[in-house]
Amino acid sequence: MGEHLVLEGVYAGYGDTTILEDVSLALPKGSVWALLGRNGAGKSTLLSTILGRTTFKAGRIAYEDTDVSRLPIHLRARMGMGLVPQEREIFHSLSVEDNLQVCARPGEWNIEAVYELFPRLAQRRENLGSRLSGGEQQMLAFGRALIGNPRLLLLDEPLEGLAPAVADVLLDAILKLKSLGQFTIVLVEQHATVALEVTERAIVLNRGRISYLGQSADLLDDEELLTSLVSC
Ligand SMILES: Nc1ncnc2c1ncn2[C@@H]1O[C@H](COP(=O)(O)OP(=O)(O)OP(=O)(O)O)[C@@H](O)[C@H]1O
Repeated sequence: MGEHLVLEGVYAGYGDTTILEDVSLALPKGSVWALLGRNGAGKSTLLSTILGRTTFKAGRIAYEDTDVSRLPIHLRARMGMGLVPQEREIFHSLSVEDNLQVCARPGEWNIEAVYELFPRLAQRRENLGSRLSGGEQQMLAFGRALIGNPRLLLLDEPLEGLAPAVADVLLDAILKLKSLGQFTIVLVEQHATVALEVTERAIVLNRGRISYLGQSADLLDDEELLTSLVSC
């Protein structure tokens, strides 16, 4: 299995501020990762850095064997990087269907495939983004990422603030996508045990540096270690 995404000694942040320090990772194709850490540890910054949304300072990011360290955001998206953003970033004045259409890129993930994964969105296809519940907005954010036909899927706290029943719908979707094996997935999640249960491997960040890199199951089995890494 080849490496899909490789970070070597990456330093990145915002303007003059450096947040990520010496981050090195190798994500094989089709691997599914939990990205954990306390508030402010740098999880969103790491996703943003992979996507080209931060100030890149040093190191190297290789995606599908191409050095993308200094490539603009839109070109990385075109190369198959997709994000489900924490802020959802849907268009409130567009319908569900139009929200999806504007993100579509050729590939097997078309409108019908998204509706099959989230039947709720099919029922709401004519509704404006502003008229959706929080859970429906999250499904739409997910659908917008998928319809771009990414090969790398970055999920930034997709379960945040959702009622348990809705969070389960999203979790089921993540498990379905995992079982397809066609995506490399990185899941940022505040609830460490949930994230570890649905992933194979885990990265923990502490103040912008990697403090754990290994199997999700190993971390799940070691409560003391997990607590020391992610509890406040
Ligand atoms: N746009 C920004 N400009 C400047 N600093 C930022 C920006 N976004 C985040 N930061 C800072 O970067 C650090 C890491 O934040 P980040 O959002 O990556 O952490 P996180 O692990 O995702 O936290 P959370 O779980 O709270 O979302 C924090 O100190 C934060 O204040």
